[in-house]
Amino acid sequence: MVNHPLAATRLTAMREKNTEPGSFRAALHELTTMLVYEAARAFPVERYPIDTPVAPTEGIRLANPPLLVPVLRAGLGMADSALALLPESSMGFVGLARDEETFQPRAYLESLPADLSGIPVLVLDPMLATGGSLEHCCRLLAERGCTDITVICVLAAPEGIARLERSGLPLRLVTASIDDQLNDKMYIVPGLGDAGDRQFGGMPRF
Ligand SMILES: O=P(O)(O)OC[C@H]1O[C@H](OP(=O)(O)OP(=O)(O)O)[C@H](O)[C@@H]1O
Ligand SMILES: O=c1cc[nH]c(=O)[nH]1
Ligand SMILES: [Mg+2]
Repeated sequence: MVNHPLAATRLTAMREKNTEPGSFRAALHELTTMLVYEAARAFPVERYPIDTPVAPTEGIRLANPPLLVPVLRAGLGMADSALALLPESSMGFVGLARDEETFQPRAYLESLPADLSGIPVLVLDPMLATGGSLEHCCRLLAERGCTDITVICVLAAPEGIARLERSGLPLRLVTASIDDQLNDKMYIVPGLGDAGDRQFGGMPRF
C-alpha cells in the first residue's frame, strides 16, 4: 500500500463528493503518478554505456518495460500519467462494465497482444470492489501467457483483495487504500462513488 501525505491529499479530493469532474481527474492523474512510481521500484534494470558531455559513464534503463492495460472506462484516467512515466511502454485496452444487478463484469473491448509470455503487465483500474472485473481482466492476460501482472488501483475492498488472492493468478496489487467493506450495491465504503461516472459523467447508482 502506498502511504504518503501527497497521495493522501489526492485521495481525499477524490473521495469528497463535491469535487468537480475536472479536479477529480487531476487528482487521479497525480495519484497514478505516485502509484506507478512505487510499483516501478520492483522493475529490473540493466546498465549500459553512455557519454555525458564530460566523460563516459554507465546509464540505466528498464530491462523489460511493461505493457500498460487501462480498464475502460475508469482506468482511462490513469493511462496518460502511467505512459508519461513509462514512455518505453506499449498500451493494450480492456473494456468492462459491471452489470449493476448481477454485479458481473460485461466485456465490450479486448485489445491485447496475442502473446504476452515474457511481458510484464501493469493493469490500471482505480477500483477493486468485488474483484470480478479485475479477475476477468487478469485472466485474459494469463490466458495469453502473462506471468507477471501488477494491478494498480486507488481503492481496494477487502472482498476484492480476497477474491484476487483466491484466483491463483500471478499478480501483485499496489493501492492507495484498503477501505472498510462493500455496501449492498457492491460499492466500496467509504469509497468515492463510481469512478467512471465521477470522471466522465453518469447517474449516481450507490
Ligand atoms: O470489482 P468490481 O465489483 O468488478 O467493480 C470494479 C469495477 O467497477 C468499475 O467499473 P464499471 O463497471 O463501473 O465501469 P466504468 O469504468 O465504465 O464506470 C471499476 O472501474 C472497476 O472496473
Ligand atoms: O465503489 C465502487 C465499486 C465499483 N465501481 C466503482 O466505480 N466504485
Ligand atoms: Mg462505473
